[in-house]
Order: sequence, then C-alpha cells, then structure tokens
Amino acid sequence: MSTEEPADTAPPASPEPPAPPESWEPGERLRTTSLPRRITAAASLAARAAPAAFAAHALLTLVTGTAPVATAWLMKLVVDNLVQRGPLSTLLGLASGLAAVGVATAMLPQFVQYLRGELDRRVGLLTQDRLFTATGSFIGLGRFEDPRFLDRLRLAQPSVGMNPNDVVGGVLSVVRAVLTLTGFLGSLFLLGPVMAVLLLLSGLLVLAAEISLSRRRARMIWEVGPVERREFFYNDLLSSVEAAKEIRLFGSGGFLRARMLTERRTANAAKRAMDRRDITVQAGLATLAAAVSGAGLVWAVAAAQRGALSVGDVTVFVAAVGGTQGALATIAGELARSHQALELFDHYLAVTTARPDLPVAAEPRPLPVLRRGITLQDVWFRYSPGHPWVLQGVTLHIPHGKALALVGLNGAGKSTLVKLLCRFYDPTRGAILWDGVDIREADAAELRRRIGAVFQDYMHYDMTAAENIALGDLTALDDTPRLRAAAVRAGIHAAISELPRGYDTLLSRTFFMTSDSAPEPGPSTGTGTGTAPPSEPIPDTAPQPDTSPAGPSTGTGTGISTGVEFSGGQRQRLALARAFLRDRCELMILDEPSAGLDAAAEHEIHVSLRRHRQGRTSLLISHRLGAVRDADLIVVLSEGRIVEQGGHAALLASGGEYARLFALQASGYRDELQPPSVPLHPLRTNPDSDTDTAPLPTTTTGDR
Ligand SMILES: Nc1ncnc2c1ncn2[C@@H]1O[C@H](COP(=O)(O)OP(=O)(O)OP(=O)(O)O)[C@@H](O)[C@H]1O
Repeated sequence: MSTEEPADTAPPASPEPPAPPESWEPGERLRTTSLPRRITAAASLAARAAPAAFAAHALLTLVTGTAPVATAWLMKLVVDNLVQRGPLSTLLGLASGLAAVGVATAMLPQFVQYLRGELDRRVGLLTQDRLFTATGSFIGLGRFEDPRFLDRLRLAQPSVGMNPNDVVGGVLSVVRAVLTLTGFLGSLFLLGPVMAVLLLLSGLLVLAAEISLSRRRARMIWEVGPVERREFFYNDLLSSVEAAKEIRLFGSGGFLRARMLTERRTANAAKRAMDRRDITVQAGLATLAAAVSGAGLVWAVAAAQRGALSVGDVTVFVAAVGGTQGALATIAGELARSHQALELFDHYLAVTTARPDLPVAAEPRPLPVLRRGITLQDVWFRYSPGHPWVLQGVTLHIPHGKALALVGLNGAGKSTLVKLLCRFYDPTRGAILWDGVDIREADAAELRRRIGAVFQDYMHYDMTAAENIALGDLTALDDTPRLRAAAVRAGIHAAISELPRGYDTLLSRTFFMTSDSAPEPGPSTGTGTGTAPPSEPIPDTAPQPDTSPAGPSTGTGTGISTGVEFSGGQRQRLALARAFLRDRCELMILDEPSAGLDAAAEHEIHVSLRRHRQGRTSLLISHRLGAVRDADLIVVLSEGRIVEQGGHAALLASGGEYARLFALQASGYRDELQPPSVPLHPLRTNPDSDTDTAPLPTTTTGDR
C-alpha cells in the first residue's frame, strides 16, 4: 500500500529507473540523417526492391543524357556537308545516324517512364512494409501519443507522397542532365568560351535560387504538417459513420466543417505564399536565361557573318545554348524536387531507424510459467514528467489462480495499471514482477503471449466475424471449431450464425465484401477471410439462410454493401470472444468487460466469466460492484493509491469506500423491486453447446 503523499509530490527517494534510450519529447527537433546517408539509403532500398528494374532504369536514364549532344553534333555535320556539297554516302551515313538517334530519343523515354513507374510501385510497397514493421515494433504506446512523432509518421507514408524512388530518380536525372550539360558546355567552349562562361554563371545562379526555394518549401511542408493532420482529423469525423450520429443530433456538422476549412485555409495561405515567392524567383530566372541566350544568338549570327563560324557551327551553337540552359534548368528543378523528396525520406528514416521506445533487455530473461503470481512493488507512474502522478506507490500481489478485482472511481488509475501490466509503459519508479522476474527484463512479445485481455476501449474491426475473433490468436484463423468455441463462450455464436454468411459476414457497412463486386452472385465463399477468392470452400460454421435480416443477396451491381452492423453489446461480446480465444493464457485481464451489455446479457457473461476464471489468474475491473463480489480479492484504488483490500464481506463490514459505493449502487435497486428469484435469462449448462445462448436482447448502448 502507498504511503500518504500529496497528489503531486515526487515519490520517495528510490533509484531512478533507466531512462528510455531515446526520448521524443514534444517540441524537440528530431534527429536527422545526413544527405549522403539518405541518398545511399534510398538507392539501396530501390536496388533491393527491384534490382533489375533499378539497373535498367539507371542505365537508360544515363544513355538518354547523351542523346541531345549526339543529335546536335550530327546535325552540325549534316549541315556542313550539305553546305560544302560533301559526298552522298557520307551524307546518307550521317542522316541515318541522326535518324537512329532520333528513334532512340523518341523510344527511350517511354521505357524509362515505364521502369520508373515499376520502381515506384515496388519501392512504395517495400517502404510501406518497413514503415509499419517499424511502428509495430515499438513496445510501448508513448510514441503514438507524441504529436511530433505522429507528424513525422504522416509525412513518412507513401500515401502522402514519400517515395525513396523520387530521391533515386532525382539523382539519376541530375546525373543525366550533367552529362548533357557537359557535352553542350564542351561544344560551347569550342565555339565561344565567353558565352559558355556566361551561361555557366547564370546556371549557377538558377541552381542557388532553386535550392533556396526548395529548402523553404520543405520547411513549409513541415510547418503545415500539424495543420493538415488536424484537417484530416475533422475530415475523418465528417465522413465517419461513428461520428455521424452525434454530429447530426447535436448539429455540430457546421462547426466541425468550419474548423476543417480554417485548417485548410491556413495550409492554403502557407502554400500560396510559397507559390508567390516561387513564381517571382522563377520569372526573374527565366528573364535572365532569355536575355543570355538572346545575346548569344546575336553574337553567333555576327560571327557567322564575319566567317568566324560555319552555318553548322551556328546550328550547334543554338542547340548548345538551348541544351545547356535546358540541362541547367533540369538540374535545378530535379535538385529542388530531390531536396523535397530527401526531406520526406528523412522522416521515413527517422521512424524506421528509431531506437526502441522502452528499454529492451539485451538478453531477455525467460518468463517462468506463472506459479506464484504477479507482484507490483511500490509502483509510481505518470504519463510524462509534465503529467500528474497517476499511480502513487502501489504495492499489490495478484496470486496465481486467483481472481483479483480492481474497483475505484473514474480516473483512479485502474486502466493505467492494466497498461503497465501489459508493458505498454514502464513504471516511473518501482517494478512489476512475474513470478519474481521483472517484466522489463523479459521479452515484451513473450509477456503479451501469456496475457489475454479485453480493454475498456476495445476494438471493433471492419472485417468478418471470424476475423474479428481470430485477431485474438491468429493461429486460429482457419480453425473454425476454436473460433466457434470462443464465440459460444462469449455468447455471440447464435447472433453470428444468423448472419447472411455466418462467420464470413463482414461486420461493417463501410466496405463491400469481396463478392459484392464479383461478376456472378453466388453462395458464401471463403473461410473467415473477407478477402478470400470466391472459389474457396464454404465452411460449415454457418447456415446460408434466405431468412437473414440483411437478405441473401451478394449485392452484385446494387452498389449496396451486404456487410452487417453489430450492436455495441454484440461488439463487446466479440471482443470477449477474442480474449477467450487465448484460453491457455496465464493472466486474463478484463477491463469493464460488460459495460455495454444489458442486464440479462451482463448476468450471463459474468456467469460465463466466473466459469472461465476458475483456477486462472485474472484481473477484473468493473464499476458494477455486484459483478466483482465473488472475486478472491477486491482492491479499491483511489487517486492512484490502494485504500482498501479484502473479500466482499470483509470490505462491507469495514464500512469503508467499497461499502459506501456498494450501498450507493444497491440503493438504486432496493426500493423499487425485489430481485428475481430466477435468473433473468435462462442459462444453459453446457458452455460448448451450439444453443448455449438463447436469443439475447440486443443493446444499442455501450459502443466503445
Ligand atoms: N495516455 C494518457 N496520457 C495522459 N494521461 C492519461 C492517459 N491515460 C489516462 N490518463 C490519465 O490518467 C488518469 C487515470 O486514468 P485511468 O484510465 O487509468 O483511470 P481509470 O481508473 O481506469 O478510470 P475509469 O474508471 O474512468 O476508466 C486520469 O486522470 C487520466 O486523465
């Protein structure tokens, strides 16, 4: 139990826990990778994603760089031979060469474009895989509560435009333009060195201006990132079915729309300012380029008139001036684009190379099979140094094989304690021991394999019923009897069986089932996967009735999804089934497992839970004290401290907080009705029976 500490004071002196290896403190500028490392990383990603396409793309891109110079020189030779009336065979040879280069110039860009597209797709796939593998590997939840990290994560996503191939493509385009530039500049130096120097200087000016612009653009993108993320948030709200009810009822649509548009206007203003700067600088640069090439043309014509240049020389000169300026403009443009791509790629690298968010043991200690129990030793916790203490010196033992109930007012710290048990966060001070092993020293994935849980804010997935359950233990994805047993235990099997496609019914109306868009309507297909091709065998888990509320139609061509919406209570039962799928887990955590259920369903679920808990270690959190009265130990938490613990009868007798809350709840029923002498709902005795659940009243409350 805790000592009496004022709510916001520091915990008593004890050794500081090891600091996480890297903190992503909000507001802190995050680590960036050097430009050469970014370019190397992008190239190696592209080479790994599609080695052949990468090599062919690089080769062809470079070849296309030499084509304009070859064309200009062949043209000069043709013109000079024509003027000097050279031999026909030479002329024909040169003309054929010119034609061949022309064909290559016309064809190669198409191949390069195709290869670029293919590389984009493959690199996009690989980066997306790596990005989400990285975010999935964070042990804790802290990063997902850090706005700065979330901004980076958004910018790092291929869907927002991040593609390492843009870096590679940009670098290759720059190299190609440099090849072209070198060829033309060499030609110019031969014909008019002053002009070549002038062009080079104006090109360098363009380059400097473009790089400065791209820096500003990258900064602008970073600065409007949070604005756009808020805009997406309002956007999501306005297009989500979950929010649609409240928005319509409270008439808050206009308010939210105004907020969304304000964010858009803010982002637009930043982009407009950038575009104006862009256009001013670009117009100045274009004027300079036109003036330089105009002066060059005048000089070349005058030189030809004096006889210093041949007619062919003038054609090469004109082509070289145009080619040089074009190549310089390409280099500047590609550098600007690559710079932007490099900035986005930096976000990707920062996310994918981030060190673990919580300390990871170099050599994880094996977690023993739970025999003694789980102990919290003087656990202090706050979500960050800027947040108040949520747990203040909690010392608690959850004995093996026993059911412990945690009760307390809203905000007492119950769910936080659950999150620490699952190691989503580490205690700020103190330790949690699993049969004597500090869970920080064990492998987090191993710890979580031993735990089954229903969280207060449980998830519902827009997937099939089978998938919604199987996500609790993916080894059961194709194991229909296991899925069914879990559903029976959670009292949701009957409701699933009545769905148009039983366990294969999509529990969402926001997507089509695969077969909704199939050319031929047909019977149910696939086992437990909404994405299964129509030719897969039909499972025997569910009838395919014509009597279902949603009808038997596969919806082909109707434009209407045949998915089904479950009620809040039914969704909660699905979440329970998901937890029950882990029937071999060593610790079962149930955080408000029946909050969304009606009275009969709650009663039934608690009988089932009691049966399921027997002989298992479990932690049950509930505000309905009637549901926890038969727990082996009831612990009362208040403001992050344990204020009472004991059995139901002892706690009632002691007349403390538990007794007060219990009396308060009981008084709500006492005066009105005598409790029914028989259960509200007839309960079957065989938990595995198909008909375990007689039709339950469905609820419309308690949805997440
Ligand atoms: N991710 C978070 N970041 C910062 N503070 C948090 C976070 N989650 C919870 N809190 C704060 O921690 C305190 C305890 O929250 P917790 O969810 O543990 O309470 P609880 O006892 O489960 O409450 P309830 O009965 O309402 O579910 C609350 O003051 C809450 O505001």
